[in-house]
Amino acid sequence: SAADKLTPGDTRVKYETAQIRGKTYSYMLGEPEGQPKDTIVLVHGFPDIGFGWRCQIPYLISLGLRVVVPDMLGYGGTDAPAEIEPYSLKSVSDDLAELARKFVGEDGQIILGGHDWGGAVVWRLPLWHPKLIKGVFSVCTPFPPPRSEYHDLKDVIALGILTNFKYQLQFRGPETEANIQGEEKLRQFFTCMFGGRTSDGEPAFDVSKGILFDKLDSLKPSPLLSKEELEYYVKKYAAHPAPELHGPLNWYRTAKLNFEEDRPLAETPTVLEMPSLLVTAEKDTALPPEMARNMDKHFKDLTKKSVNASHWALTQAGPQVNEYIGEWIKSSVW
Ligand SMILES: O=C(NCCCc1ccccc1)N[C@H]1CC[C@H](OCc2c(F)cccc2F)CC1
Repeated sequence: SAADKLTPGDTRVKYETAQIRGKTYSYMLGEPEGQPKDTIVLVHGFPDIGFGWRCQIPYLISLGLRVVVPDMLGYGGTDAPAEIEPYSLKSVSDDLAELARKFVGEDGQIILGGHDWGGAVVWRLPLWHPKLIKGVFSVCTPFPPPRSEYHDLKDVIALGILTNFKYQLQFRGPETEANIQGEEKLRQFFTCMFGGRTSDGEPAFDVSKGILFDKLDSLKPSPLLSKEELEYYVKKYAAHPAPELHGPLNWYRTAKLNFEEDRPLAETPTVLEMPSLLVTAEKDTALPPEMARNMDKHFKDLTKKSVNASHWALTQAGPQVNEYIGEWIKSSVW
């Protein structure tokens, strides 16, 4: 049933690794009964791991899909190179294309889904590998059109634009990975990012400020994570040497690289031909639904839905997200 979710170390999926373009990727593999109808690849964001799709995986297997859910570069059981280049959207897209082809072959296709930074990846991957993608969906993240001019985020925010991205100025800098090291700080960090509040109801993360480090040690547990789930996230991140967040935060240091790699795409109007789905989260303060207002002109077949949830819509509105994905697969992809 849709209310069913994977538990840490769940035996309903296999835990595999693969060498992909010189990096070790770790991924969960869920196989349906009988011959898979299709293969779906799910791409998580920050600060997450493949386990972030725990509410979707059993449901998608029940649709007859083979489900492949990697820990993305820098996360969990996957390598975390120190340099920034391997984290560009194109490089990560090329990694995922190679991983996908292990299951569907050189001429096969996958359904591709992403959340958060994973949503940024899934909107770029089909532009680099159009034949591979049978259908693509994103939860929370709108399509960011390739730009022909580069504007540093600091300058954009100074103009009062995209102030909901101000936390990214902190994330791309040195202080976050310097302040969040070791299991106890990681535990406070996840509690903070997953909506934990202090005893007087104050959050320790605000998109227009970033993390308020001095509030981290007075947070009450987040209602979005059970103790077991929190410990699973902590253990997965603590498996990397300190600073454990260096790899994950490198995703925020790729803006110039992504712009350079986007250049050829920006020369002509970008239109995705394959069936596409966007599910926005009405209470997502980093990625509010109105950010998707100009998306339609980049799509031939776009379905837009929204859920009444925060950024963590995959778990907070799991059954509703599953219903939208399932409906879209049955009506637009199949
Ligand atoms: O930072 C993110 N998530 C962490 C914060 C999660 C959170 C939110 C609210 C409350 C609690 C926690 N997500 C990124 C995902 C990529 C987005 O970039 C969009 C984009 C492209 F995709 C491509 C080119 C330019 C471009 F701007 C920017 C937000």
